[in-house]
Amino acid sequence: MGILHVYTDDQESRQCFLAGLVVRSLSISTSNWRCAETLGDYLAERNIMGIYDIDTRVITRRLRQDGSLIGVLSTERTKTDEELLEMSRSWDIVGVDLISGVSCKAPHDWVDKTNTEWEFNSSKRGGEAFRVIAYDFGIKHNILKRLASYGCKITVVPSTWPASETLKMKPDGVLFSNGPGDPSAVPYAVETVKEIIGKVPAFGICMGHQLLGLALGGKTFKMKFGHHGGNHPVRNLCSGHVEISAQNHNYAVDSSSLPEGVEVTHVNLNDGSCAGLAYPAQNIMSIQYHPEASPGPHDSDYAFREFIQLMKKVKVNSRVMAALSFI
Ligand SMILES: NC(=O)CC[C@H](N)C(=O)O
Repeated sequence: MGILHVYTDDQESRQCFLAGLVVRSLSISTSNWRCAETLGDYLAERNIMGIYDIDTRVITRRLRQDGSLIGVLSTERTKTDEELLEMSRSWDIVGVDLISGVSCKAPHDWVDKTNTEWEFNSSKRGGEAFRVIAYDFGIKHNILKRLASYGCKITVVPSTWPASETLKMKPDGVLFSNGPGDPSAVPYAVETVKEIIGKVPAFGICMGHQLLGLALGGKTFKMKFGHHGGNHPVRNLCSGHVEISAQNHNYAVDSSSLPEGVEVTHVNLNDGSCAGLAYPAQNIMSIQYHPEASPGPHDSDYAFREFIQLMKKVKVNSRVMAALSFI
């Protein structure tokens, strides 16, 4: 295989969970100073299949017309079309728990911040450090780095970590992470979210946002071909600002299914779908896309600041309540 830039600093999970990679063209030269190895070597070391010289515009047009389809990559040239079709039918994304295969297996602390060289938000973040439990449904490292840069002390826990254990750890806030697949296929995770919300401030990102939507009594649905890319416009209905965001999801929360009191805070401007929620009565906030980007625009980084402010507000209020109870 030819050469394409791979930056190991940019890895977003402890291992590459890719099933296969399809690209239009593979660069024959390496020109970026951060390149550590070729794409071909990176995939080969991990036993991941890759294919290039594919007319990806044709695939895009087909998906635009028919919606998401399951594809098959095979090195066995003898397979008939019927056999390939059979292989594609044997796998489905709907109703399958994909998070248990990618979540970590044991709790661990996270300390890495965004590398100072890449830190774009230099405003002072002194003061109190908040303790955050981060549920790993397939968490991207940059979510953890952004939280650490905002001064959080973080423990990452597996997707099956009991809510009771999380509450015993007395966090200031809980983060429900991004993660692959159908949110309605992981009822155990929805139950965990239900047991936590209302007791501790919560922030959901992508899969975490969808699980919060379900836990609050809403419904999710599979979109025709989802949102994938680094340039999706979203309107923040609270500030009126439009942000350009990185998105990668196939499911969405149905805004009309949400109970009273749950607010849609962000809307995807391409199709009007729900891009963010808040339930102020329980100190919950969530967004359907990636405020951590990596790669992508940084417009939505303020969401981490808002989570810190939410934890701060709840902590100050509980101190005031505790002080008042002595009077
Ligand atoms: N990035 C994500 O967390 C993906 C969310 C969800 N599992 C979906 O595909 O819709």
